[in-house]
Amino acid sequence: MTGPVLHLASASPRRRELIARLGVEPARIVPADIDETPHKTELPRDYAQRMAAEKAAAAASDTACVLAGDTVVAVGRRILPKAEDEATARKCLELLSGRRHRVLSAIALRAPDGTMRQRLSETVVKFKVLSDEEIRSYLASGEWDGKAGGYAIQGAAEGLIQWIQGSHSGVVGLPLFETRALLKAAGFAIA
Ligand SMILES: Cc1cn([C@H]2C[C@H](O)[C@@H](COP(=O)(O)OP(=O)(O)OP(=O)(O)O)O2)c(=O)[nH]c1=O
Repeated sequence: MTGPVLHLASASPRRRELIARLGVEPARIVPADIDETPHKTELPRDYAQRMAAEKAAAAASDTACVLAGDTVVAVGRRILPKAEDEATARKCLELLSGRRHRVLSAIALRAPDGTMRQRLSETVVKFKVLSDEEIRSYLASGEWDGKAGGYAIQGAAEGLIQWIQGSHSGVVGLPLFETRALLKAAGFAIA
């Protein structure tokens, strides 16, 4: 008997590396191109869950389960952007300096019959107070590019983070505890 087939609806190399740690190999990588504009007054957790579900739906398959994720950095009800330029990354870092924020990491698994299973991971991250020099040198690294909130915990930013409470893999983009549970519930063979 053959088990279910997995497609990963993501262009993120981090999500590919993280899923590999569960010993599950996606048969296909199918990046989903969706409109990522938050709705007016949409809460960060609702936005993350909607994005993950829309990515999974956009990559729907009649024969495979489709896994998608979405990672959002939030300060209170405010959703921080994915930093695509240095000015945006700087604004994010200035805002995150010395305070705690939340990282919402949503995953969605769409079965071939259209059933959608979802999970949400929430992590609190505390940055040290960042000096101008620390911000300058972090921006020069370019590591922030394409990252929600303008930082990457898996890189040099971890040296600026005092503590986290929650899921490290969730902050990087795919919460492995929740992902394993979803895949197991969908019949994937995971030890
Ligand atoms: C906070 C944080 C985010 N990120 C990344 C994870 C996500 O890739 C990205 C947030 O954008 P996402 O929209 O979640 O994902 P993506 O556009 O990179 O990939 P895809 O939609 O195709 O799956 O920020 C880190 O790598 N490290 C971090 O510390």
